Amino acid sequence: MSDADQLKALRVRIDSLDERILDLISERARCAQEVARVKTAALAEGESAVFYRPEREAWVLKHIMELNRGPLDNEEMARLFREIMSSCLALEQPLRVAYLGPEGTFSQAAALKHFGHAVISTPMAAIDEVFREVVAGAVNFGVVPVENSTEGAVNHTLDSFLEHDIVICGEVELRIHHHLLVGETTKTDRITRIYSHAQSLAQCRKWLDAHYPNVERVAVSSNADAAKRVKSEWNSAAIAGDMAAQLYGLTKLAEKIEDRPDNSTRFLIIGSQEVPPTGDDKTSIIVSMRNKPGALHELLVPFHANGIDLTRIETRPSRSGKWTYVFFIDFLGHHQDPLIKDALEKLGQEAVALKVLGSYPKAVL
Ligand SMILES: O=C(O)C(=O)C[C@]1(C(=O)O)C=C[C@@H](O)C=C1
Repeated sequence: MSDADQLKALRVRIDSLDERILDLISERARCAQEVARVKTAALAEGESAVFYRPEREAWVLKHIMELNRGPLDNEEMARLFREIMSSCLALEQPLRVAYLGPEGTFSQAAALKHFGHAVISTPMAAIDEVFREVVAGAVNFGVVPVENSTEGAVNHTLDSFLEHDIVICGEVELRIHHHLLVGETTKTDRITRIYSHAQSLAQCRKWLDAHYPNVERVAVSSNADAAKRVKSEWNSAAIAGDMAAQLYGLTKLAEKIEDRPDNSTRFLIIGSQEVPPTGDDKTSIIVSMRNKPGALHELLVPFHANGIDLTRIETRPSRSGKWTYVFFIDFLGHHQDPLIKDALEKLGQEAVALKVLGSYPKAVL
């Protein structure tokens, strides 16, 4: 058979496979519509249906990854199923998700990675506004950055948890690649100013010291804002990611300029709905202890005694008194697990205040 004939035959096979995939996706979407009908029918008076089920979504994605035999790798396959589920859920209920804007930020990329592209995503001007939109019920969920592997905690987010009654229902981790971006009119040999968010400038500090030691670094409210500015300035550049580069039509003068190649940011999904256990969960709590010697030790004892794996501990000044602190703690497991329940009860007896912010499935993708 000639190459042209082989190609033709393969394309006929692909066409027929696509038709089967189309039928199967449509059948799956009809199933999701049925699920919505069942969920709505089972409601008691005054109850509202819970369409988005993060614990079920985590299970579906893991199941697909376990079954996958290639040639597409697990992440790629899960990404495709992520989008199919996102579209199926949109048939049940179009989700509204607020993120730290403007458009093109890493927070938006995190929101789309977690929920897929079938959600209605709305940019907010500040982290606190994302919290307020969720609390007010104007959106179903919010996506906020909480820690970066190079720069540490995002304090605005931690402080917002002290002010709002909110539930953490998920996490998503995003590999952060920064690029040096310029506009069409930029004179690349005459750059006098580089805009970016303070965290991103910090994440590229060594690269900037080596390549642009004498150029002014200007911190702005977001990377997307930085990208927007350079469009109209011939002597400036921005540090931002792929989404912002695409959105504002900028060119990459240098790619992946972050000092650490494993630079990633963890985001939290905030909402109002408690998530049932999946068997592979994380829990986040806030605790404040009495200001006395050994307080930190007392805090850690119940976790150690019950063999609970702490994944993060951060300290922030409390809002209630000078030199008093609250601890943000993440650990593996769900707050309904008996050993965790027991540890939290013991901790509650020692603490001034203890609040479970939420238990949620560990990030799958
Ligand atoms: O299983 C459910 O509860 C569904 O609503 C179906 C489905 C899916 O498409 O698989 C859709 C949305 C939920 O977030 C989880 C799963």
